Amino acid sequence: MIPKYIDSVQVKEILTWPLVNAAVEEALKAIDYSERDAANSEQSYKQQPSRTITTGGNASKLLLTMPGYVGNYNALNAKTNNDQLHCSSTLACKVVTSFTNNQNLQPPLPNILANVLLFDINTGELQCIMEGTQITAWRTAAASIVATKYLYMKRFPQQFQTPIKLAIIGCGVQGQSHALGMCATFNVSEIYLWNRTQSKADDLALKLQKLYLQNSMKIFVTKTPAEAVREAAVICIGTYSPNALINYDMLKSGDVHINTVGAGAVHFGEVSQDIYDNAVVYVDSLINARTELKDLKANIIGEIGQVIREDRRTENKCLTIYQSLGMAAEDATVAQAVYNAL
Ligand SMILES: NC(=O)C1=CN([C@@H]2O[C@H](COP(=O)(O)OP(=O)(O)OC[C@H]3O[C@@H](n4cnc5c(N)ncnc54)[C@H](O)[C@@H]3O)[C@@H](O)[C@H]2O)C=CC1
Ligand SMILES: O=C([O-])C1=[NH+]CCC1
Repeated sequence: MIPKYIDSVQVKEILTWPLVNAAVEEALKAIDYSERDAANSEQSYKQQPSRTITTGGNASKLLLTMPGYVGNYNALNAKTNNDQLHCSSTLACKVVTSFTNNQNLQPPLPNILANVLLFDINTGELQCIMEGTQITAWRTAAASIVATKYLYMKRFPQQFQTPIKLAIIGCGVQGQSHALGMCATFNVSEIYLWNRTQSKADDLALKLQKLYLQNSMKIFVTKTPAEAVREAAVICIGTYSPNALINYDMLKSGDVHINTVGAGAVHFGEVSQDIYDNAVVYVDSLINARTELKDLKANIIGEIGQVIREDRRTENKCLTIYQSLGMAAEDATVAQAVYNAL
């Protein structure tokens, strides 16, 4: 079989926030293969060994391989355009590079470039190679959306309708997808944007203004990260900064939730130690956390998937962090959803 190549234009046409959020929630929710209960073979499960990270000459050039299988999960059928679910399984491997000088090229290239290989789960044949840069941007934001839903929104009687003040720290690829995904999914009343080079935050503000013209959402571009997070209940941070951009004194008191997705090789550099000291921390994958977060001094409670499965509620007046590393199962369920929709 000659595998199909699915390019970024085709991928982009399929991606919607409901589709990606649902696929990512299934990936997060699936239990680890090693904990699978033989008596309950219906439950969804995943296997995603620790990803490999190869340095391409120096630490600014990384190649990651991310294999993953998700079995017996509920997949949305994008073709029927309704909420019809069907049981699905998927086997994939994302191959992704992080070359941090790409943004300085003329013309610039994204720093993160990815392809997803999707396999036939019956024969092991390679079904397709799918451009995965968009998938990476969307699925990472979707994981933060799911984490915000379970760790923050569930604290309030209005749940997902609760109006939120949102801060975006870093308006690159991740900052943009987080802003767009959060605004498409939640009732965002105010959004505060900060970027090291202000023009990127201005561009994102314009994009949001056009999309939410009819909406009462207020959009602010701030001069400092401190101004951006001062009133924010939900903070999304995705940069390459090895030094903390926000600290505990900058945050409002009471209920605050932070999604931290970035910092490149230093996975947890962008948030200060005093925030971790005061926070309850959840991760996407404990397997990856054991290696990639081994130097993080934080109270890691567990995986977000456990919170979803057990419908656990986070305490009120509490500071939570979703520490995202990115995991193969998310890429697999999103790529499978795209493939099924074509
Ligand atoms: N957790 C996950 O699943 C994923 C994490 N990432 C990580 O997210 C981060 C952002 O990635 P992209 O948005 O694709 O990159 P990008 O290059 O598009 O955006 C990065 C932003 O960070 C800002 N920045 C860079 N260095 C900074 C510094 N020292 N101080 C302040 N701001 C700084 C830049 O101004 C830029 O706007 C990276 O650390 C990347 O490794 C990326 C993909 C998936
Ligand atoms: O999960 C992912 O795809 C990545 N995490 C960091 C760089 C790319």
